[in-house]
Amino acid sequence: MEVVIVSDAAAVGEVSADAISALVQRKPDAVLGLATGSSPSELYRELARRVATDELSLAQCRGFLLDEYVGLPADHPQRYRTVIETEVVTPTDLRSERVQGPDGLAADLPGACADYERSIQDAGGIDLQILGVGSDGHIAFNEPGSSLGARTRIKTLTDQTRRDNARYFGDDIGSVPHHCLTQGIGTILQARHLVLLASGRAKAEALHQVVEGPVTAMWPGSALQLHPHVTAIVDEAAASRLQLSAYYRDAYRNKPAWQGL
Ligand SMILES: N[C@@H]1[C@@H](O)[C@H](O)[C@@H](COP(=O)(O)O)O[C@@H]1O
Repeated sequence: MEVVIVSDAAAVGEVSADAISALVQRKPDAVLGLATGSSPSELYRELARRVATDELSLAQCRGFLLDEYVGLPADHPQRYRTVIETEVVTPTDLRSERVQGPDGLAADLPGACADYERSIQDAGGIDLQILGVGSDGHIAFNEPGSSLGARTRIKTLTDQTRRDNARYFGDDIGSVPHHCLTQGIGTILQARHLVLLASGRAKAEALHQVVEGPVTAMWPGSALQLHPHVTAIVDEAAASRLQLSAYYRDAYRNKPAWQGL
């Protein structure tokens, strides 16, 4: 796994936007895996800036969400489909009809999960998957103890994740749904390039475990170590517990220009 340590969250946004810009230049109809949460906010802001200045166009791209809450009404501002609409579709030229997420309002939720897996395959798979990491090491909504081989399915959220996410629900944990649909780790590992974003000290322990700990379902993000092309783009605070940070810095500084992210 390549670890790129940058000064702050804004720099995380810039470097990850560079990875997307390079991909879209090579492949204008790239399939992007879109994450929600605070980790990709600066990235989405930077993508919007580049689209506004004609440095980038996402018009031919497709987007697939990582996960979705079960049961939030279609017009709920925290429904992940709505969040991506607000943070990515509206401020860029990515087209709404080219973005898909698992349907958390389906009458047949297991059927919706299977349909979603098929849609990703029909699109040719995900070229670049953006990921954040939860403070307990979850990726998407694959909570500790999740199967490392699972596909999109229904999961129960932990109290820790519901507490972490209550900030988006007026600090009322009672309003945070108990269930979600999430791409499984098996689904995520099929994307061609995984870009993990982390900023802030609250992510330092999770990042250390995910990048440098043993591969274990107790830190589900550690399964990324099994993927051949992962780039973790993290700020100084998130990197503060990494044991090999001197090596990561040196490797990035001396990286041949032709290598790209
Ligand atoms: N389902 C999302 C994840 O996709 C996200 O990566 C993670 C971290 O969130 P944040 O980036 O806000 O810290 O938790 C949420 O629960």
